[in-house]
Amino acid sequence: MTEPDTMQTILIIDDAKENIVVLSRLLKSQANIIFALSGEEGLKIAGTRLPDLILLDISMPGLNGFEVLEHLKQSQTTADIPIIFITGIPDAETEEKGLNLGAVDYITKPFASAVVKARVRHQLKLQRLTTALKEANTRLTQLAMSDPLTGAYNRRYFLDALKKELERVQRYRHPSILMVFDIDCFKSINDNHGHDIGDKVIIEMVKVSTTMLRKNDIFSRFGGEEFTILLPETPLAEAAQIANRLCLQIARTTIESGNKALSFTVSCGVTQLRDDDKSPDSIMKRADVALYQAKQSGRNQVVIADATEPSVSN
Ligand SMILES: Nc1nc2c(ncn2[C@@H]2O[C@H](COP(=O)(O)OP(=O)(O)OP(=O)(O)O)[C@@H](O)[C@H]2O)c(=O)[nH]1
Repeated sequence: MTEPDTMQTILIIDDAKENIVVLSRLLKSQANIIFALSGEEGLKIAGTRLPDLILLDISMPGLNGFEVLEHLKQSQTTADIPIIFITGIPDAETEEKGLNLGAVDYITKPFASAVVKARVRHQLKLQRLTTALKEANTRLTQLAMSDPLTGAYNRRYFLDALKKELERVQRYRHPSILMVFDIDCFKSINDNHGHDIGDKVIIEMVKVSTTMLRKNDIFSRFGGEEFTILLPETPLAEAAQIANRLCLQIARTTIESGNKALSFTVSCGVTQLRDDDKSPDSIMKRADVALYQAKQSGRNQVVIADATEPSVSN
């Protein structure tokens, strides 16, 4: 969140130094002032410094103010920076053109200092609110897709990713994998060590797993002590190795409970996404059946869906 007392930055683009000097003096108590003496230089500075507001002259050699504005609006990084034209051109047609191109205001010279200050203050305030709203929106999006305890993706995000990957598999016919992990006898960890230690086990499980995965793999906390991993473009044999390595690594992990080291294990069901899978549901069901078999066969192991035997026992 932007601190309310953080100074914002205004970029003045004007080929006349004296205009820059006058505006800088006028506005220096409201914001940090940076400037450019041509449209070309202004575009470069706007792209790197991302000012909160641009005061833009219209008549300049090289790129004129309208052209500068159009370039700024075309670039994703600068498109949302508010622009006020400050110009000696007083006619309504030019003002209308500037506003239609996307300027937020149009001030003609000679101007009354107090009016410029008020209009700039107004735009800076709006910009601060817009930035705060964007940040809140980003945060909300993150919250909507992640699990609050671990920060891992949540069930909703994962099912969406699985659905998209299934579409890709059916289109491009590459092998992709779903793994479902479940912490073994987690209820007794909670019962014997307390809920806080149970939470620590979950957090550690996520940490160990995510450090072992590749950038494109998607890890989620699917439910309480159940986790899912999507491995795009991965052959089944390789996925079996990854699942076994993960089980082994988790079994070697300990967390502190009182002054004792507590270890824990996971069971895992693995399945490949198929051409004839109608929805993520059928893939999840297959992986769940494999996971159930892993639990039934003694836990701390990986079962590949449709294979008759557990792949490797740790
Ligand atoms: N500490 C903690 N416990 C949770 C959380 N979410 C779910 N649980 C607990 O996880 C336990 C899951 O227990 P069960 O479904 O019986 O499974 P289990 O004991 O792991 O047994 P198996 O899966 O058969 O090995 C329940 O006691 C839940 O209360 C959580 O966020 N934190």
